[in-house]
Amino acid sequence: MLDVSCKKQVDDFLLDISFKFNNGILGILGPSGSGKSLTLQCIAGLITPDSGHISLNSRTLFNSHEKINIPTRLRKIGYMFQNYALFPHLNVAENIAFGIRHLKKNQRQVLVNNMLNKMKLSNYANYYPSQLSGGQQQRVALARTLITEPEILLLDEPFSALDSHIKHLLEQELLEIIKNNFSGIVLFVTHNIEEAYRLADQILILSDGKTIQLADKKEVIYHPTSLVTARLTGCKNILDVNLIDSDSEKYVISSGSLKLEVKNYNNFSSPRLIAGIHPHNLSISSEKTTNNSYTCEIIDSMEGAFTDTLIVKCEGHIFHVNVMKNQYDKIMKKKGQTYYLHFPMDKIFLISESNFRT
Ligand SMILES: Nc1ncnc2c1ncn2[C@@H]1O[C@H](COP(=O)(O)OP(=O)(O)OP(=O)(O)O)[C@@H](O)[C@H]1O
Repeated sequence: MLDVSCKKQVDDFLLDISFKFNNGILGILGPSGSGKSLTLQCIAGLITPDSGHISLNSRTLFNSHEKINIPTRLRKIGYMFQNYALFPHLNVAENIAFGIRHLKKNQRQVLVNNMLNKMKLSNYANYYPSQLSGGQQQRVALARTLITEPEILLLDEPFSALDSHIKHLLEQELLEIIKNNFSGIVLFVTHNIEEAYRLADQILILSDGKTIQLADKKEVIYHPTSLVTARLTGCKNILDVNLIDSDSEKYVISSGSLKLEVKNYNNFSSPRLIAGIHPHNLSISSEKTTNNSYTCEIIDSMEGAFTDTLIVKCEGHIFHVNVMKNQYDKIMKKKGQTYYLHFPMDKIFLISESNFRT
């Protein structure tokens, strides 16, 4: 278990984070400058928080009250930097051996050979980093980290140095390597919700130095607790609404003439809320199907590689709706026909007034 609660002022920026994570892969998602790298640096001991505590598997790494600050090299932490930070003058085997240079030569050799094997790098032992592809460099960096037997892996934007066309393949490769060779906690920083969703078990949202939400990845996307999370997870359809009725099963919300029923997941009492729904959860057809179906006008469209987006106007509001290619073609052929926009009540999420700004 990783338990972090600390503050660090860096010039004008205040990092003020607090979260606990049990096990598995945690994706740290946040806008540029939100404190993602600083968070990893505090955990690794590369910077010292002003106050608070950090513990890993019941070992205190930092505690300002008790004046404990374990040095980085004793924290049992594996840190993989954004650009891998391999030593250019050392070959692959020497790079991997770096973290275990205190061991005897024959012991080192056994461990390095074993790691070269696991990472499918045996044929590259004598190569220098400049002679390797981005994916191979990543494996060397990971091998150099794993050989020290860390209890936690900290990966700072592991894919940012790679070409986009191989990113996807390498994500799966990295995931497999980690799952087969490492049983501790993994924290990885990303800007990209798709990447976080593919790799992580849970997602931590950071904004302006603060922890906003930590939950299962589906929960973060479909039940964001703040506007920041809704936007970071790619939700385009966000409305200010009034809560006009509620019971234990559902809410009724309105925005102008648009009145929608929403499944009651939380227990809101505030009359002003934000409602959101992801574009892929909206649908369009020529029939009214539920109380949450309203006529709409197609005002624009955007073609994508696999799905298309319709921009529709409904009761004075603009919504983005994702549709499959074949439906898009049918709808565009009969654009003038009356269409209904459907809002599934269990897919609409609500955010309370106190979290509008965060
Ligand atoms: N050594 C430093 N000295 C001064 N300010 C710093 C330092 N390191 C980080 N900062 C500031 O702290 C804030 C958070 O930085 P951090 O690198 O953690 O953000 P990030 O979320 O990782 O951003 P990005 O996604 O762009 O890498 C930024 O405003 C940054 O300018």
